[in-house]
Amino acid sequence: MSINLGALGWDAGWADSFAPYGRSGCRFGRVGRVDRGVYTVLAADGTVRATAAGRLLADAARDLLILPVAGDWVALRDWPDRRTTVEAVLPRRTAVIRNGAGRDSLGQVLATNIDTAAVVEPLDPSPDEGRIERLLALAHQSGATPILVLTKADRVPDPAGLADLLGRAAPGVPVYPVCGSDPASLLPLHEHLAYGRTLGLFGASGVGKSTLVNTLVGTSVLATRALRADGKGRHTTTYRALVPVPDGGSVLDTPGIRSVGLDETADGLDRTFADVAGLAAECRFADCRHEAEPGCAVLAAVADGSLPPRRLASWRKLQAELRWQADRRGARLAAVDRAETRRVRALARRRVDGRGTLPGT
Ligand SMILES: Nc1nc2c(ncn2[C@@H]2O[C@H](COP(=O)(O)OP(=O)(O)OP(=O)(O)O)[C@@H](O)[C@H]2O)c(=O)[nH]1
Ligand SMILES: [Zn+2]
Repeated sequence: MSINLGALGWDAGWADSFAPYGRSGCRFGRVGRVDRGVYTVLAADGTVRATAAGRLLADAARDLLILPVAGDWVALRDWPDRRTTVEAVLPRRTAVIRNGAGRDSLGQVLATNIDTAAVVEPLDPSPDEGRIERLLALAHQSGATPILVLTKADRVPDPAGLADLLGRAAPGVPVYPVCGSDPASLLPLHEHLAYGRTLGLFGASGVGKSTLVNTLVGTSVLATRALRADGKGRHTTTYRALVPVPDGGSVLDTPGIRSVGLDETADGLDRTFADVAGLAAECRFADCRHEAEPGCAVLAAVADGSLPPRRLASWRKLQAELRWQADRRGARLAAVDRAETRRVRALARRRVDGRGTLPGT
């Protein structure tokens, strides 16, 4: 079955970056899902299962973030023994990257090449503003356009009022209160699903992402399961899936996010807290910590009620987290570097036959 890759976003720009691989006999496709190192790739003549080429794996030893994820455009090579390998990942236009929380401080790429990053949070049970802020920071950092989708609007008496209130945690971000199972309520989302465009969904487990995908696509492509009796969502989605939407672009579902690390090198936090950042620019001292300094515009706004104290508190908390993460990452990278350098050198010595050599290298 042939697949319309234009609908999935293939354009002249991608064709340009693919050209050298095309000359060396590769074809192209977009990664739809990843299962333990097996990539399901949507290509012009149908889906194909592929594994990473040796060269790509060797490079990944240095930086795991370069391995293919759902949303990536890749160069594929078909071998005489009917295997297909992913030779290269075309340079990403956008990427949603979660920093490792907990033990591993290495990041994880959740999705790439999406045009719109939808943060999904339910209106019932009561939405978690802190979680919305964290996810929005990732969305802002990704390079895609962030939006906020509030599901389960059918379960609360005044969804529009609640959406307005939550919009305060999302300055400048369009907010869509929806009922995931009702196609009419999802019509406003279709502007993000035009031909060639990709809408990515990010949210905790059970917030209703799969239900959104099923309704947007019109058939049941992803398993949704009944909620547990305690009201918590079950962790049902174990893979990322890129799904074409009839007469439009595509939607990319991601697994339920349990914890969200932030990328300390990007400015997503500043954009998520545009209200706080804007005020901070007006503080008397450029290095104001907004704690007790005279002429602090942030504290003044809290005092006169124009900035909710909760906003300042979450901003402080995330700032502190970023500083801690940056320290820990510095120490960890130094250690990883030494080990990986040894490993990659050993690999390179064994791979002098040049199999998997890329065009132009
Ligand atoms: N009333 C109502 N229920 C919804 C809505 N959206 C989802 N649900 C229900 O919420 C539960 C979880 O929905 P899913 O779509 O499976 O959630 P998910 O975000 O995909 O969860 P994971 O697969 O764990 O990542 C299911 O029982 C859905 O039927 C909605 O808008 N209104
Ligand atoms: Zn200040």
